[in-house]
Formats: sequence, structure tokens, C-alpha cells
Amino acid sequence: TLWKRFANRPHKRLPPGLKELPGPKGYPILGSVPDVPEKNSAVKFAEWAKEYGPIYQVNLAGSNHVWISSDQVAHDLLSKKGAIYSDRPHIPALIDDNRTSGQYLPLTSKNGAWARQRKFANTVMRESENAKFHRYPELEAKRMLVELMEQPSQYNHALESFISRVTCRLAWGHSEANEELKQRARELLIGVSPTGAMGNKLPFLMSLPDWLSPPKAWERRRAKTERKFFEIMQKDVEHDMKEKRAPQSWMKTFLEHRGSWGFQYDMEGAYSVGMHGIAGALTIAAPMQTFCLAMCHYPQYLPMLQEELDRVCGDRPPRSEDRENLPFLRAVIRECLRWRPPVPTGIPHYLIQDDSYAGYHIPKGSVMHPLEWAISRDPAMFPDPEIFNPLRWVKPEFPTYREPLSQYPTVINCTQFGYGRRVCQGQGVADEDMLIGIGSIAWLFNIAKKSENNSDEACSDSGYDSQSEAEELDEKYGLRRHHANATISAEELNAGLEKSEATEELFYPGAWPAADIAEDEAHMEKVRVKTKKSSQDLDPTLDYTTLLIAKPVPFEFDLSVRTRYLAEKARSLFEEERAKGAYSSSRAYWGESQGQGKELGWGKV
Ligand code: HEM
Repeated sequence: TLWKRFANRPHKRLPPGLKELPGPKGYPILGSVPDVPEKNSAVKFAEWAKEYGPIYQVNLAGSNHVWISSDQVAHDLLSKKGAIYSDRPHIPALIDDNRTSGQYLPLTSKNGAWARQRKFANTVMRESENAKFHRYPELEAKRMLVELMEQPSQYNHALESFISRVTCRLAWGHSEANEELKQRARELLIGVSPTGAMGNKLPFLMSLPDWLSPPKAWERRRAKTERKFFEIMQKDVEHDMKEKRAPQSWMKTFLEHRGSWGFQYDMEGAYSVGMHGIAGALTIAAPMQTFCLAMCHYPQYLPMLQEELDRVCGDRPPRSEDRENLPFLRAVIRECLRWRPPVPTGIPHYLIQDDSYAGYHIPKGSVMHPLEWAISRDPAMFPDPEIFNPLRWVKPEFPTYREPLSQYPTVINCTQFGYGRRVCQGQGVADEDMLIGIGSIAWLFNIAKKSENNSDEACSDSGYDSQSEAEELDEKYGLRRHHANATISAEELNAGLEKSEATEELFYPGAWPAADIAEDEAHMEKVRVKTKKSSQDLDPTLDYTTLLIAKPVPFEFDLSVRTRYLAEKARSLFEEERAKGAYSSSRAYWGESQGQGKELGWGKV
């Protein structure tokens, strides 16, 4: 009986007529924990889906986890049966119970706090969307471009700052707290990730006194610092409102109608705004970094993107109004989300009563994972799913093509934002940030794999008057130059694929490519074999971080301005805003060394 108690199925008694979900057997007590790698665990769960089907269960240290790898099944359960599938599982590493504390909307169970905070969030999101997000993304994109020109090797820092400054402005009206927000986001991500805080791997650590359990002490300091930070941010906006100088923000909207949200405890508004700040800062930089990675490995698409941006935007970076005229930019962004989903294992839902599906029993208490990694690789919907191919969204022969192209492709309502009642509330923000952020980068820069051949070739259309002037200016600005390819070589067109499959040279710009990469079955077989083999040898396009939100591990690549003219244009746009006092520097909230060794401050990450 002891064996049975710890064996790999929490519910052995099945309701009549129903079968048990298939799944790996696992080991006593630990279940399948030893079989799940920390790196790319989503790939492992997707491999199991090939073996056990689109819905299967896995025992992980005694709790039942159900993995869904089909959009249809995810909709049938998580959306259509939202009444019983919309709670959240318990996260052991947090000191306050995430399901009931009302501190973090994405982690709260379906209760009163969730309902009122979601309503509040809907209002503020709609309000900022209608105001084109107060142009904060466009303003911060100008700063990001200059930072990228100054220090291209710090690209991930510049991208994350862009996102966190925009989110900071949206949440509290200014960008001063951007470094603090990034740190709050990092620490919370560690706290909630199964591969992060020790308390999630060994929950008993959270029942010990703090002095005996460093992970618990770490979490207590994190939670206290976060609370204090949210409190300071709210007070600052209150103060600015009194002085009549508060820019538009979610916090300002909250305070203007303070009594009308139905919030029930003192800090509920502060947490609600703060949580949205954190959610924004956490997520959007991931697809932006994926974009850089994809452009290195599939270089055939950047010239197409630049042709579109040049045609539509000319000598300025993209603006919100350009959206409908930039279908290829939207296709590239949509493909970044599909190819490397920012939340590859999905954010789990929790089942509150026994259920059944297609003759299978799904026990109450199951943790339900919509496995984004697998859902976005369904070969019927996404032919050759391992390949980054934005054309699948803009060429009619692909199943994902949809008209009108002024609206589609769009990231809005895509599976990467989840399912049913818990669907992501920041989709509009993410959509805008990615359009402006990724569009601005592609407008100004060439991105290429680090290589000696392609870094310093002279370029006739660069806008430099002479080679020596170009070199002088590059030196002054610390820039590297790279010219846009007018002709895509067969090698580039087939980047990431087998060499033997080279297609003929293709001239661009002018039209969508005439030739598709990967046409015949034999070719695809090779691609698949290569993908599989290289994932074992750690394919560089699979080198992602292991926390719940996955970003490419920082990598080296060539980031170089396309022309001097554009570089100068970008600089003058930035200078114009700077002269108006638009950009403040970051503020340190906890004194020296960000409060190391003190009661409040940055925890070790
Ligand atoms: C590329 C960017 C983003 C991705 C991929 C993403 C993805 C997700 C996913 C998968 C969920 C869970 C849905 C479910 O449970 O079925 C979620 C929930 C949520 N997201 Fe996002 N998100 C992104 C950006 C944002 C931003 C910018 C914000 C806020 C400004 C935000 C706020 C939220 C909130 C509040 C929830 C919780 C909704 C609830 O539980 O009821 N997200 N997001």
C-alpha cells in the first residue's frame, strides 16, 4: 500500500467507462521528475506528446500534470469548460499563497480578487490602447536605437530597457524605475518558475524558519522589497497628481477613480498596477531577442523586411499608424512568437473537479499545461514547423494565411497568449511594443551572424560620401557598417538548412520571393534530421534560458547601421526628444549597492 500511495498515479480508481490518460510511468515518489531536463523541458514534453498523444498525464513528485499539445484540445477544455479549468495551481516557493493573496493577477485563482483586478486591467488597457499607448513605445524606441548604436554588444540590455521603460511609463508615467522594475521582474520570475527558486523543487524548505532556510529568507526579502517598491510608486504618482504634473498612467487612472474599482485592501491597486508592470517587463524582450537570433540564422528575411519598412516609413522609424501597411513586419513578429514561444510550457491552469475528455478521465486537482511549444508546431497548421518562415503568414498557399493583410497576420489572440478566461491581458501592449521595437531595429540595423566576411565590406548605397569619411564617422560613433544585400545568395536563402539543398539566386527587393525554401519531401527529411541532431548538440537556436519565460542566452552577432544617413537621422530624433527633457535616468531605490546586506533591496539572482 505504501508503494501504491507513492506510485505514479494520484487517482487509481476510475469512473466507469473512462480510461486513464496515457503518459510515462515514472519512478516512485519522484514520478517523472528525473526524466525532465531543466534545459528545454518543453521539447521533452513535446516529444512525449508524439509518443502518448495530444493529451497525456505525467506525475511530477506526486501531483498530476496534464500536457495538452493541440490547440483544439486546449480550446475544448480550457476555453469551453472555463468554469472548472480557470484556477491556478499553488506555487510553493512564495510565502503568501498565490491563489488567494490577490497580489499577482496571473497567479490568483478564479476568485473575487481575480474578477475585480481583471476588470480594472481591461479598463486601463483599453484606455491606453485607445491613446496609442501615449506614444511611449515610439519615444523609447528612439533611445533604444541610440543605445544599440553606442553599445551593440549590450543589445539584450538595450532591448530589455526599452521594454521596461515603456512599461514603467505605462504603469506610473515615467521611466525612472526601469532598472528596479527589471529586477522586480527577474526576482518574481525566479520565485514562480519550477526551475527557479529552491522552494519549488523542495517545498518543505518553505515550512522551516527563515534562519534555517535561505530560500525562504530570500523570498521574504523579495516580497518585502516588492511591496515597498509598489508603495513608493503609488505615493509618487499621488504626489505628482497633487502637483498637477503626473503624466498619463495606469496608476493615475486608478487614483482618479479610486473608490470605483471595488478593491478591498489597502495595497490592492498598487499591486494590480505593479503586477502589470512586471508582466510587461518580463515578457516582451524575449521575442525581440528571438528576432535577432532568427535574423542571424535565416538572413534571407531581413532585406525583405527592410524593403517594406523603407517603402512605408522612408527615413523615419515605424509609428503606430503604419501597422496596417506593414504585413511582413507583422509576419516576422508572429513567426518569432510561433517559432520560439516566450512561455514555451504555457502558464498552467488548475482543474477544480473531475472531468472527462474523449473517453479519458481527468482527475480533479490536475495541473493543466497548454504546451505552447508543441501547439505551435502542429505540422498540419504549420508545415515544416521547425523552420523560421514568416512567409507562412503572407503567402496564400500556407494554412495560416488570412486576409485582409491590413489586419493579418496579427499576434492578437494567438495561442501564445493562452486560453479562455485567463487569456493574457497585455496583448495590446505586447503587439505595440513589438511592432515599434522590432520595426525600429530592422529599419536602422543589419543583423548577421558574427563572421569576418560580412563586417566591413564597403557599400555603395550606404550614404557615405567616401570610404574614408565612412571610416572616420564609424570610428567617432563606434559603429560598424554593413550594407543591405540587394541580392540574396543561394547560401543565405538556405541558411539553417542543408547546403546541398541550395536554391538558385534570388533578386530582392520588389516582390515576395519567387522560390520557397524547402520544397520537396526528401529535402524536408534532411531538415528534420538536422534539427533533431543539432538539438542534442545544442543547436544555437535552441540555447534559451530555463525559467518560465524563455529568452535566448546572450549571443554574439553583428549589429551594424545600414547607412550613415539613417544613423544620423536616428540620432537627431533622439536628440530632439532629449532636448525636451523626455528621458530621465534610472533611479536607485535602496541606496548603495542596491541595498545589499540590508533588509530591503536586490536579492541575488
Ligand atoms: C509577448 C508578450 C507576452 C506573452 C507571450 C504573454 C503570455 C501570457 C500567457 C501565456 C498568459 C497565461 C494565459 C493563460 O493562463 O491561459 C498570460 C497571462 C497574463 N498576461 Fe501576458 N504575455 C505577454 C505580455 C504581457 C504584458 C505586456 C502584460 C501586461 C502589461 C501581460 C499581462 C498578463 C496578465 C495580467 C495575465 C494574467 C491573466 C489572468 O490570469 O487572468 N502580459 N500572458
